[in-house]
Amino acid sequence: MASPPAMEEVRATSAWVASRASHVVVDSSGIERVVDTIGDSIPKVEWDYEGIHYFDNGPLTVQYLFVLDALNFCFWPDKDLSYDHLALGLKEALEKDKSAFDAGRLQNYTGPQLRELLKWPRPLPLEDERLRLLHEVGHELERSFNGKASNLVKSSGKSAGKLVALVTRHFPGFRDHSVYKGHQVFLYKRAQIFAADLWGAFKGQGYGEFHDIGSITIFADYIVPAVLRQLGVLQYSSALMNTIEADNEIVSGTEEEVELRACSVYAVEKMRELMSRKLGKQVLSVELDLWLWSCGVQSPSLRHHRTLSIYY
Ligand SMILES: Nc1nc2c(c(CN[C@H]3C=C[C@H](O)[C@@H]3O)cn2[C@@H]2O[C@H](COP(=O)(O)O)[C@@H](O)[C@H]2O)c(=O)[nH]1
Repeated sequence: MASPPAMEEVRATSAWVASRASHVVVDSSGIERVVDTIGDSIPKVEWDYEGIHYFDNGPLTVQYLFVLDALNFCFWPDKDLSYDHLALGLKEALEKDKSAFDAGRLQNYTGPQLRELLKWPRPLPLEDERLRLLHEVGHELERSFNGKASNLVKSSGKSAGKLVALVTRHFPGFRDHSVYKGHQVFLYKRAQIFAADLWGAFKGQGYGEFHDIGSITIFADYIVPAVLRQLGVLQYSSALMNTIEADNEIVSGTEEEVELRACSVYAVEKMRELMSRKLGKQVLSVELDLWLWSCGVQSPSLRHHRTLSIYY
């Protein structure tokens, strides 16, 4: 089945970058090795394997996941902060006050209030941007979806691709794209992870039912590229490797940064095709992502690239 346009954009533009990349190489023999080694047995990683997310099987869970994914980026500048703090902090805040994520409230949070909500003792990385995005979510939910992220999901007609398109059209903060060698490249990490989180949380039912969940790609963050490199699927130029090893920042929108992310998406799509051809097995990119990401976060010594970005 053809991918819906938003997802087709991600696949096509990632492939375009991979075919012209000079800092990152996708090693097809590395992909073959991984597929031969893991064969049929990709570890099935349970969504929320750490029990850190809010879940009540209803619309408030959708509101929670949308707020979570609006803020799901750039934890590394504070070495003690991680995604888990965000997920758990928002969960506890919502348990304490069920109206904490009402659209009107989202538009008015201040820095100190957000820190208090997350029980974080100092300014968050890119805190101003986090606030701006929170306000944007509240404002646009109120303007177009009667204040409810669940209405946004209902409007997508059980299509993950349509949901990604809707989210990126309505909420500029989710428009994860860059210009590479003069061409626009779309990766839509946080919009796609929102669809995947719904699918995982609701176990493919209700708000998590999508007939095209297979159209979603992986979520190009700073963990998955590092895992793919460790597996021998990606190779970096020595200059890029040195930058990463030295923990030097890679500026958002540079060729290096776009290649790291786009080549990761492309490599996993190739891995998926090979699994289908060699093993006759249809694996979802979401499943591959969860496996790769969980490998990465369980390996604290893994060095990843550092980019200040609101997208991941
Ligand atoms: N590709 C991919 N990237 C993901 C996630 C998730 C969270 N997914 C959870 C949701 C349900 C499941 O239970 C998953 O566990 C966060 N990230 C990204 O990682 C980085 C944070 O790293 P650190 O600083 O070490 O916490 C940051 O860029 C963040 O945006 C994922 O699933 N895939």
